[in-house]
Amino acid sequence: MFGFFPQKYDGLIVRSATKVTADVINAGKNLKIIGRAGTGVDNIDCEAATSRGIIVMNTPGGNTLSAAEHTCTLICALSRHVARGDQAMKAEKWSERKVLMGSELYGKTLAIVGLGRIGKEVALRMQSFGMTTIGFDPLVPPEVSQEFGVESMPLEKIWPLADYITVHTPLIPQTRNLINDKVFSICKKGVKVVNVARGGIIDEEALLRALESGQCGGAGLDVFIQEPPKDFTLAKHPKVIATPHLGASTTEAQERVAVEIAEQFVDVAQGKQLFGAINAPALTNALSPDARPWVELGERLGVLAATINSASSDNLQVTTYGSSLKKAGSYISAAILSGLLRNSSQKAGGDAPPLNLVSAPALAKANGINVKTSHEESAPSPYTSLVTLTLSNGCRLSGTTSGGNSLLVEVQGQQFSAPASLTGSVLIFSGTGNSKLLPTVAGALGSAGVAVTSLSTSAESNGQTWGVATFASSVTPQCVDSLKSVVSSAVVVAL
Ligand SMILES: NC(=O)C1=CN([C@@H]2O[C@H](COP(=O)(O)OP(=O)(O)OC[C@H]3O[C@@H](n4cnc5c(N)ncnc54)[C@H](O)[C@@H]3O)[C@@H](O)[C@H]2O)C=CC1
Ligand SMILES: O=C(O)C(=O)COP(=O)(O)O
Repeated sequence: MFGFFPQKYDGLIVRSATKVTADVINAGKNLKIIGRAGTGVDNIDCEAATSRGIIVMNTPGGNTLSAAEHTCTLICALSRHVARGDQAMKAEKWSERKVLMGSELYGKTLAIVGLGRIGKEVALRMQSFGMTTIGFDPLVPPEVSQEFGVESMPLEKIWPLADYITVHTPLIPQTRNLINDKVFSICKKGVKVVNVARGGIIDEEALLRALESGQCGGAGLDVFIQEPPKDFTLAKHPKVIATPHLGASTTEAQERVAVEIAEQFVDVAQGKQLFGAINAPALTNALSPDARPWVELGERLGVLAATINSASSDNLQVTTYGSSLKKAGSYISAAILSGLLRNSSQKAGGDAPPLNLVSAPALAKANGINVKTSHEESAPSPYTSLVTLTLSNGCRLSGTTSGGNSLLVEVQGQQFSAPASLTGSVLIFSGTGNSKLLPTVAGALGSAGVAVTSLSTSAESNGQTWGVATFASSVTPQCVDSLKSVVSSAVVVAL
């Protein structure tokens, strides 16, 4: 089915025309990263990518100037009937000159809905024509838009003032059909509209009605609900100047976005930085070599937590201690979640989506697990940095790292006298009688012929002690059997 998309590829880079559906994502068994050489990611099923642990990134900004210039081009072309004038000349109809009377932009009001990167650049350019620029953006405060000469006001105030309206928002539920019959009805008669953002922000049917009635004096459209449109009625309308999604189609923009997406991929591959990712907040600070041991520790604590207390849990509290972990909460909690969910994911079999720092938070959310993180600047003595996880099922573990190794510091509030190594196959057990437990377990494992590399026990609480053993080679079920008579619980965990 996807002959064009061999499974071996790790990365995929697209423009807007390629639809990266869930089927495409699932077919890319090796896929790790999807790059959008452009701004809008509405052609990529980001949810499907996230649940498969695939990073999605774009190059916001690389095509801003081209899209802004194209918008200004359409505004100018609308004001002077450039397209119809050209059509007349090609048809050798000089007489059209009489009906193609335009109007100046000077002194007119341009309303800009969406004052982000492109909206701002459009404002700056059209101000040089002497246009008054007003606008609205829920995330851009009035004092900020004032700095680039746009007076911010609520939409209902904007509509009756505008001679031209241009939209520069993403297509989201709040912006779908933002300009509709009702809006046209309260606009000035003959208002002109421009859409170089996304088809559907201006209701296409309402636009057609407004063009027919004369309520709308003209439209410049670069984008359509369906691309390419099946129905070209709007594009063919005499008052419409239509272009086939050309906003970013300049050599400069294409070179910029191509270079940017390639550099962003290389940075991720080399573990340098994560720029432009839109679905991987946990990865933001996780790429540095310093973060790696903490990611490993988080995963191992998660696996351990799921093993020693398999009861389901709907709340995870993660606390990081120590100034070096100030920004680590999001990736350590994602790592803990990926460890916690590993067993259930393995049980789901071969088709289970891969668990990593991208997919684990989304999967946890889908499973109803709420995560809270907190940070304290100083760690409990003698540690400089520490992580504690507490689950609503009563499980509590603390760990730290040393020389790149994961160490278990505490189980259920009981501290280990010497932190226990969490590497390879680990035997975790609990029993009674602190002083005797360690030699008894060591003796039983020795009699079973198991080569133990480390053995630690925790402080005693309510007569119970926890212990962790690591081994030179893999551990057999017989080794656990050999402990049955001396401990209350014992389980081997592969970390
Ligand atoms: N035609 C083309 O070839 C191109 C189209 N685009 C599209 O242009 C649009 C804008 O791109 P940028 O300026 O780079 O994005 P941006 O993210 O910098 O700006 C979008 C702005 O819209 C605002 N916004 C969100 N909801 C809003 C609402 N309900 N009302 C008013 N404002 C709202 C946001 O707060 C944000 O400031 C996007 O849809 C993008 O996909 C971008 C490049 C080329
Ligand atoms: O960047 C965007 O959002 C665009 O719409 C540009 O699309 P394109 O990369 O030219 O297919």
